[in-house]
Amino acid sequence: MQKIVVEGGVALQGEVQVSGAKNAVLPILCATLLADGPVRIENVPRLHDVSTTIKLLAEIGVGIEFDPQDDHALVVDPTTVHSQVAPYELVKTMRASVLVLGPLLARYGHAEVSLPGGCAIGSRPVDLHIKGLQSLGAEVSVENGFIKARATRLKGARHVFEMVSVGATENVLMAATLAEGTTVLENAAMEPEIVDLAECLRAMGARIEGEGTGRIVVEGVERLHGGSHSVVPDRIEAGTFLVAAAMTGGRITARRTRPDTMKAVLDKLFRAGAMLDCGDDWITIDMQGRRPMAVDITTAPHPAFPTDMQAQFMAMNCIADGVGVINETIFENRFMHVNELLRLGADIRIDGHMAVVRGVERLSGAPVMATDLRASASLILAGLVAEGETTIDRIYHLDRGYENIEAKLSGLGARIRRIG
Ligand SMILES: CC(=O)N[C@H]1[C@@H](OP(=O)(O)OP(=O)(O)OC[C@H]2O[C@@H](n3ccc(=O)[nH]c3=O)[C@H](O)[C@@H]2O)O[C@H](CO)[C@@H](O)[C@@H]1O
Ligand SMILES: C=C(OP(=O)(O)O)C(=O)O
Repeated sequence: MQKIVVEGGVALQGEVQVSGAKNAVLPILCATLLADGPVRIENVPRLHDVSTTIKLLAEIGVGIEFDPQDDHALVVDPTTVHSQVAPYELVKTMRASVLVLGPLLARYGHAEVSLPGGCAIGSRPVDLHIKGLQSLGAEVSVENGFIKARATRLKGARHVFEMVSVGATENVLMAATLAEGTTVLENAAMEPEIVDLAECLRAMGARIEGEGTGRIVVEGVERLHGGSHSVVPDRIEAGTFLVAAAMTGGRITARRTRPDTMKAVLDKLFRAGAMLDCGDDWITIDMQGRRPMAVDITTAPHPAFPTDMQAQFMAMNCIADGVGVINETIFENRFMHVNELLRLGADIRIDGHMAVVRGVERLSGAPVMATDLRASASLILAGLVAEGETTIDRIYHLDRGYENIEAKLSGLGARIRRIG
């Protein structure tokens, strides 16, 4: 099995290109199922989760391949779909697979999608997805581990989400584009990835307003056509590189990024003592000669601090000056990185969904094990400042969501390599 080996102690310098967002491209690929012509998706990150989605779509009959002229562009032909069933083998490895439910139901009148189950970071229920589709008139049952949904044609309706859910907003938004009449989604998620999905759907002919606010209005149309869309830059990948620079006392510029989607993260980096300079699509962070100050973090839906950056900020607090309190409000079990950070010499105490991190002067390298995607990123970050060598096992988690992270960090001067 492959591992990543990091030798700590280099202050990162230089420029890094940010890839398209994993959490935008996955729903967008599912959305192509709604179209009755070819869709071109650009700025596609080369990730394991993208390969899994391609496999899932191909299995149900979608023609999908990378453009031979552009290895970050996918050409998708959804007109050859012959199955509306998403099997357990693919859904279990990637919870985003549940996002084919709304599009298949809206386009074909029925769909069967395996229940995703939980994962290392916590239980991942889908009741809010189901209730939203039921509001649009779908009959939904859960049998033999599958969500089975049916509707001759979905009907627009007002639906209030009981709590903010990114996935449920995406599933119901996609379904509503082909429903008869107007759908109003209240208490909708406001994440930049939802805005990106809405932009892609609009390029396919959907009529949507209000994305990026808590109230999204969709006028259903008879059909969606082909189109093209470029995926929004990954704010979590960009944030991970910025934290790497902050922790190592470096100075880097992240290019092809969108600072306007990262306000909560940039604000915390500023409070940690970073000097930041931003243009429309770049961010420079300068932390040369300084140690970060500890910051308190509470994760919550956008525009608050993203849960997907929690582990990385925990790593930063491990070596920061002072005590930082981290409050994880989205997932009940998203502290799996703590025990591994402790192995590197961190001082962290967990109390329910809170973690109290006392900054230490130095971490020391050790073998550690990645348990989930962002946990893996936090261990690389800790390895970048630890004395000696840190070897990170189970990095397949990392490959789900970071395109070639070791090459990008090497480009910034880090001593990092993949072995095995
Ligand atoms: C609001 C939020 O920060 N969502 C994060 C969540 O999105 P993801 O779409 O996976 O999860 P949701 O946004 O749906 O989950 C938010 C909360 O709602 C609960 N829930 C969700 C669906 C449902 O049907 N029933 C239910 O109770 C979840 O258990 C969770 O506590 O994980 C992704 C991967 O880490 C992140 O990119 C998203 O930012
Ligand atoms: C946990 C994540 O993804 P997923 O919802 O696909 O598990 C993530 O992006 O941090």
